Amino acid sequence: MGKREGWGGGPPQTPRSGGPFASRNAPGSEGSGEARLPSLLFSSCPLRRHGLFSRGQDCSPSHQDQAMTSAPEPETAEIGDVTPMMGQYLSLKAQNPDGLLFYRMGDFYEMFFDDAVAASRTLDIALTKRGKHQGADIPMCGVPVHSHESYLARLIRAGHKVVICEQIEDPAEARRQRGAKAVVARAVVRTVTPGTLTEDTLLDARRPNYLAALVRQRETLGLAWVDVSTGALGAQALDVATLGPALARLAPGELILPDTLSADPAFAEALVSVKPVVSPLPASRFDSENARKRLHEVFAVGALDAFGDFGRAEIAALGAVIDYVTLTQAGRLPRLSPPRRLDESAVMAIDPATRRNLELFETLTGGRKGSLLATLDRTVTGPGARLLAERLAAPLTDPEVLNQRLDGVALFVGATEARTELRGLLTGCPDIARALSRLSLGRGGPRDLAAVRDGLARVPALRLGIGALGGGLHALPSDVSSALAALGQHDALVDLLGRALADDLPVLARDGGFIHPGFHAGLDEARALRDESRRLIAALQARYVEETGINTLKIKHNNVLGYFIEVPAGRADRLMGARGAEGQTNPFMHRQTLASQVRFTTVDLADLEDRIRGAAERALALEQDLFAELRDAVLAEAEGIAAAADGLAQLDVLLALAELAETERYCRPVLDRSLAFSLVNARHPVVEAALKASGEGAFVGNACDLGPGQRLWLLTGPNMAGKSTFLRQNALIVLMAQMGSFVPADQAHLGVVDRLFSRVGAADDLARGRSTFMVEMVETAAILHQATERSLVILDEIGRGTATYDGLSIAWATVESLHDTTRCRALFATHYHELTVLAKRLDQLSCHTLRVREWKGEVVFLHEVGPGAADRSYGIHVARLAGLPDAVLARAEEVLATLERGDTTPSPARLVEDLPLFAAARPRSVPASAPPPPVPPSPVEDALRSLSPDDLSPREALDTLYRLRALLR
Ligand SMILES: Nc1ncnc2c1ncn2[C@@H]1O[C@H](COP(=O)(O)OP(=O)(O)OP(=O)(O)O)[C@@H](O)[C@H]1O
Repeated sequence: MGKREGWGGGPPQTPRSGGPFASRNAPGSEGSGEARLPSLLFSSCPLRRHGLFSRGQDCSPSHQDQAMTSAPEPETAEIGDVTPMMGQYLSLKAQNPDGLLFYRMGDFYEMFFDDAVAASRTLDIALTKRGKHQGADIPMCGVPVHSHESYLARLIRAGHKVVICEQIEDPAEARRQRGAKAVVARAVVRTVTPGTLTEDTLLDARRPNYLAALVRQRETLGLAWVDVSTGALGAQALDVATLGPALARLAPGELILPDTLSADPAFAEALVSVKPVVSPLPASRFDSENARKRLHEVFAVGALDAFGDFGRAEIAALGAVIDYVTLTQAGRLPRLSPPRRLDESAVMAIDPATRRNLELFETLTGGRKGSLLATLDRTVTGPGARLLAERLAAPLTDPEVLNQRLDGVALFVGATEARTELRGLLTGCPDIARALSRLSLGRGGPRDLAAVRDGLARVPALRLGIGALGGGLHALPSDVSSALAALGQHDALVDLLGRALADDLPVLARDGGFIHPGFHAGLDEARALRDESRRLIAALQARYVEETGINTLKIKHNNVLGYFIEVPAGRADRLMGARGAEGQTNPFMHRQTLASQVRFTTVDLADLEDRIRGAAERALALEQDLFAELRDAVLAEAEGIAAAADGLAQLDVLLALAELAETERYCRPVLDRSLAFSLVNARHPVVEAALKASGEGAFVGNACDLGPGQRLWLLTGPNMAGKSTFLRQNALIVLMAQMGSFVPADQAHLGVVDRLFSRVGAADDLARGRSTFMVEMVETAAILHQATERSLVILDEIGRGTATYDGLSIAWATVESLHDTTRCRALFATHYHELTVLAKRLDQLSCHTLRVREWKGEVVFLHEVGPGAADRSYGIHVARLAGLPDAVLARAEEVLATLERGDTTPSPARLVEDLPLFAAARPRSVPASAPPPPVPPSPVEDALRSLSPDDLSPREALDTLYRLRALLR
């Protein structure tokens, strides 16, 4: 493929430094024969804008299946007003209208027409015009094949799909068989979409990448997902209300769904967070009966019951993801694990807003650093990191399962030495699951075989290390023993791969050189012959130098001429006129004249070249066969290897959580089905880690008890005292406990939480046309509608985004509703100190405050939570810390003093008795933009104003001064 085939002349292309460049040929120029456009059906294809398709022709997605077959042979295509190659290009493009078509031409992937315009814009590469179609220039750009993955990554990240179209025959072979003007046969080998990636360069090693499908069957929704890079497959049934949390949990790279569903306004809200990754497809692709047949076929079973009790909607969704993968992988499927059914109630529901607000996977500013995951993650392998992320995304609700996980972590807490050793064994362990998936898709290379070898090779030592812990293998916690069992026995395969693979491995099997010398006698022989022939070339060169007397004579090689003899132009005459041995003709045959060199060949050189080529080709072919054998040996054990990959990931997670628990002094939580919520000396894991890292002092731990009698905590306290931190830490601790981790506290007893809601730190959502207050109200509404007695709700400063009395009223009513109707465990932080009087009436409401101390006019934040209510917010103090101008601060203090003295707020005690709220008090509210109310003059001011200094004698002035001092007292 190193050489481009079949295009006309033209000056050689000059590559732009280091980057891709537009190549010199449009598709019309490969071969010069004319062929008519194949009669494909097109409708709204971008190519139409270039006048390439006529009305009534269709390029709808239902034709995509055909795209996976090779384009029709140009010779057999209908004839029209386009060149054969253009016909081939347009045919392929018509069958794959939804992606940018990477059309392989020699060492480049070329793009044409609108694809070229879009790609050059995204990639910031040169857009050139080459060749004409129907009188107009054809826009074109290209990327080199050897470095195309980085361009692919950028296109995928920008939301494009890319259709890869390869040459599927040798150009020389094409010419030989069908004449000089033949068009090389090409076929689409794959469509690269965000949800179907397999290359390490395109994937995040530490996060899963799901393709999800959503289907509606009557009233039920089915959601299925597959990670093509590992073969993990799952499904669940749900309804519109739980769709948002389920999608937020998966965070799919791509979501396919019937076009009817994507256009249904009832789903708009639930789909909003995944909108950029949604791919609507024709509804016919989601048929449940076809899906059932497909699943039976793929898993070679007569019924799916063995895998779980899947409903019709789930089956349709599972069928749809498998169908889509087959389609994008040109008919191939990666190894897939049997589908796992997720029971909706088995995982804690966390809506997208809560995930965002709690900064679980990324901070509100979008970075990974500072997120909960980044703080907790001590895994040493990519698969371990992915499993940890999945556990955090889907905390469980079954205390039995969680206690098993915690037993597993507990085994390694305290066993510092053994843990360090085991983590050392796992460090650098290759990503077996992803390597296996690539191999099963026919996309793997020698390094993937080595990944399997090196990963599995660690198993015996791990087993030994864990067996040495505690009471031996039989006494291990069930999660550890099941992980060990999953590791399995792969000695024979490891041995085979160990003997077969060379030390330095190329990326592609195609390049050869990956089989260890001594592994295969035939290969060794072919290699020896190949290398020996190379020595013969050197000997031949030495002979010709001697025979001709030209010291500068060289035997060289290039892809066009093969081997040739090269001499400087000034010495070429000698070879032209050379005589052979007695009675023979001149052995040097002229091949090429360049400006300063002349090239020749000889019969001997041609013979030698044949031997070299023969040996090299034989060696390469043998290596390809051996690669296929080794790959088949791996795939024959695919299930066991996939299980081992899972086992390794599980051990990595358990060890990582133990490492975290021990180094950060976390405790094992007691988890049960009660409604307990009791934490002693609990900390915020992220803030604590940040304080530790910066050396800015220790985090102050706090207790929290939302057990019976004090289900709802009302938290007041000055600004900056730590209310939000306290609220969040309690939510994060629940999440950590229910993912199976120890928690940052000295003691923890938690009744499992079914849903977690947090309304903290919302920002406006301009994209959806919502103000900050609107976002706050939407989120609060969701909580009040959906929370159950088992839920945990944290609410921070509800109502602050509107006028004081509106805000206070909403906060008041929300507290009442959480207390009387929802009856969940909740933490409610507020600056409306008036709310604390509710404690008199609401028996489950308990008031707590964050303590501060005033010292020498300064406020010291103690960050301690204790019973009671705050009397002040110290807002002006915080404003001073923030650097507000002195004049503004002085004025603010003046206004505050007046407001406090003027008693503009109604008596809170009266409010409890006297609802509806504030009707009488409203007229006295102070509009934010109005001037402050007039301050009544003090007696000193009155006296000063009545003075006439010019009329006073020195003695009178002194007396007046004394009088004013007295007035002040
Ligand atoms: N328990 C604690 N120990 C040590 N530092 C803390 C603690 N809690 C909070 N802090 C520090 O105080 C800062 C302010 O905390 P936080 O934002 O929770 O205050 P707040 O009361 O919610 O403030 P506001 O009412 O102004 O929103 C945090 O950024 C953190 O650095």
